[in-house]
Amino acid sequence: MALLTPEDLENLLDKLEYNEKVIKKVTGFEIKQICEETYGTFPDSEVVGIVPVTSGNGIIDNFTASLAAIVNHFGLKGFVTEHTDISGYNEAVSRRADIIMMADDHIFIAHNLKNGKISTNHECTGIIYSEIAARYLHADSTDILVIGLGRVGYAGASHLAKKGFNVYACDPNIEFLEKAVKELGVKPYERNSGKKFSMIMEATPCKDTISEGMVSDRCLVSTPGIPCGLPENIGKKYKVDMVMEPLVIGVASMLYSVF
Ligand SMILES: NC(=O)C1=CN([C@@H]2O[C@H](COP(=O)(O)OP(=O)(O)OC[C@H]3O[C@@H](n4cnc5c(N)ncnc54)[C@H](O)[C@@H]3O)[C@@H](O)[C@H]2O)C=CC1
Ligand SMILES: NCCC[C@@H](N)C(=O)NCCCC[C@H](N)C(=O)O
Repeated sequence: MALLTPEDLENLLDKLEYNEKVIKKVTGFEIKQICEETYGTFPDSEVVGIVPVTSGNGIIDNFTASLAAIVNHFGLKGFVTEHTDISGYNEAVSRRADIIMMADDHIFIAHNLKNGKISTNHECTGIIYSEIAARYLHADSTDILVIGLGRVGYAGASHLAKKGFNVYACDPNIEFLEKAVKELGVKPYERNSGKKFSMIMEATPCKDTISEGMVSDRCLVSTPGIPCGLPENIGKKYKVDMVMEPLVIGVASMLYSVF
């Protein structure tokens, strides 16, 4: 799995401020509103304990500090435990955390100890980025393209299918594509079909996955994918709006999913 790097985490809140402006412009909503409406929840002064985890590739510089900054940005009290791993978990509970956040190399969770709700970053990222795409003010139909049907993309495609969107998808992993067709009613997208989209959700770890033949004249690319799937020249040639940010929007979605 592609892990975040300390470089990804640089200028996080500046990137968020830029993306919040784009989201407001292309959907008419603030990110908090979208989260509240998506999950039917709102914050209630929860305390969030953030536990560094040393397993696998170990601590990522600034990862837990970034989470604390994100939690505080959304009006909650967050703290990073002094201890790591199990000792850190014990410390968070002892310091009366309502929500625990922690990540190893495979799973990044938020667990609300008060109501028992638990969420993963993959699923919540897929849900929020597909929800942003689905709210595009200049959409020319309910057709939406999902590029990548892995942990994030499949969750996004599932969310869109439940909302009644006409979901097309592509992924070189035939098993993932067949699963999405069978379980979600997704339509396989053929790159040479000539079909264009005004809403695209890209969730791959590859660059330049979006080709010229995919984008309508006005198009919103909503992508958590790292690196960016939209080639610069295509973004400039067409009126493409893009929401792309490495961590904060997905973490906001996690928090709202467990309130
Ligand atoms: N911005 C954020 O908050 C977050 C970003 N991510 C990033 O999102 C991306 C996806 O994450 P996961 O779903 O966990 O990865 P994954 O590895 O589970 O799934 C990626 C999928 O993309 C497919 N793929 C690769 N090249 C493709 C192409 N050219 N066209 C269509 N599909 C293609 C793969 O076959 C795979 O099914 C990664 O870059 C990850 O770092 C993940 C979580 C949060
Ligand atoms: N964009 C959000 C998804 C993050 C995920 N791709 C990742 O890098 N996970 C590894 C996090 C490891 C954290 C580390 N164990 C620590 O606690 O510092």
